[in-house]
Amino acid sequence: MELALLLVLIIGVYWVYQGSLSVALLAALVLILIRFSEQLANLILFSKVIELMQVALNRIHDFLAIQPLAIATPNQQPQQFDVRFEQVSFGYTKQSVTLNNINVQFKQHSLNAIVGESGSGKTSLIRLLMRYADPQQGRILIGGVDIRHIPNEQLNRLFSVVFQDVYLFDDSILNNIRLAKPTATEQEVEQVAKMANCHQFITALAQGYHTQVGEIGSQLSGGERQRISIARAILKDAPIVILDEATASLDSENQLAIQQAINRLVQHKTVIVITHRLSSISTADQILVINQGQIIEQGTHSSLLARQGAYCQMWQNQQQAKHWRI
Ligand SMILES: Nc1ncnc2c1ncn2[C@@H]1O[C@H](COP(=O)(O)OP(=O)(O)OP(=O)(O)O)[C@@H](O)[C@H]1O
Repeated sequence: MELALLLVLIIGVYWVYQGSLSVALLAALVLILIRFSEQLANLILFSKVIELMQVALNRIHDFLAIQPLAIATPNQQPQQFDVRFEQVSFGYTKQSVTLNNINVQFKQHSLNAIVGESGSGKTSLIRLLMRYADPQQGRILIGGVDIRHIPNEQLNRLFSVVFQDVYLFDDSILNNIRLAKPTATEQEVEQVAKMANCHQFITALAQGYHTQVGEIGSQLSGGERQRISIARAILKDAPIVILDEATASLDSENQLAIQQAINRLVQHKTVIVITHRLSSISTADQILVINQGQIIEQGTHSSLLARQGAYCQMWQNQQQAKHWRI
């Protein structure tokens, strides 16, 4: 727009100089241009906004077009909470193989860990268990019931999940914890917050439990958000607990507080932990080592060390890394 104004001025002055345009007409032209330039610029800008909105809308359309996974009949509800993968193979596309012939059992009330290189398929395994997608082959059972027979709402109730990146809604701390059980009283929320080691920092805030956490919990630190998500998980009291790199990016003080909170969360639950820090899972009942979508080793910490295979190598690497100094 500014360039157009400059051009009109240059050409206009030239024409005035030549005598083919009057000064008054040039002044009127420039005035009109200035008067409408802002509106025109806004219009151009707005068309860009519409383009962006179109991209977002297309994504929403794509999302809404996804068909919900069918619930097989008869509907069933598990009474036990052990988990079994039977010959499960899965790829995100027809060509890719993300998980290949997975056979494993996670016993009820046991602590299980999944380790392996980045991209080996650990998170995908968990996603299948929570039925974000169905495997192309094989089946997954909870308490002997194929998860395809469990209605979504009931299936969701079976899991408490703590991720490394915690999502909090732009609402009060109280409501963020209460999401797990909308009928919970303030006393119940306070009780689980104490168990998750977050009561102290919450009550230190001016508004206490009614503090608004801001968009995506931006008013709180990573460790504080994590503990709130653990409080939420404790309140949910689901029989299967999934921890996906829950303590990975925290300082040692926060790690201790979170470890204590996690210890309270996992009591009497079937627990599945995904981690890169092997020292945190040395007491696990079962450790799976996954490589390129396959279970390559399986056992307890001591049995895997004795095997002198991939797990032993990973363990030795991490022990050496402990002594690194910069
Ligand atoms: N939504 C997706 N669509 C397509 N491919 C995906 C998707 N999510 C993961 N993948 C691919 O599947 C493979 C396994 O990914 P997954 O996240 O399960 O690995 P991971 O072992 O959990 O890795 P990390 O330790 O880095 O979290 C990777 O090659 C990844 O690129």
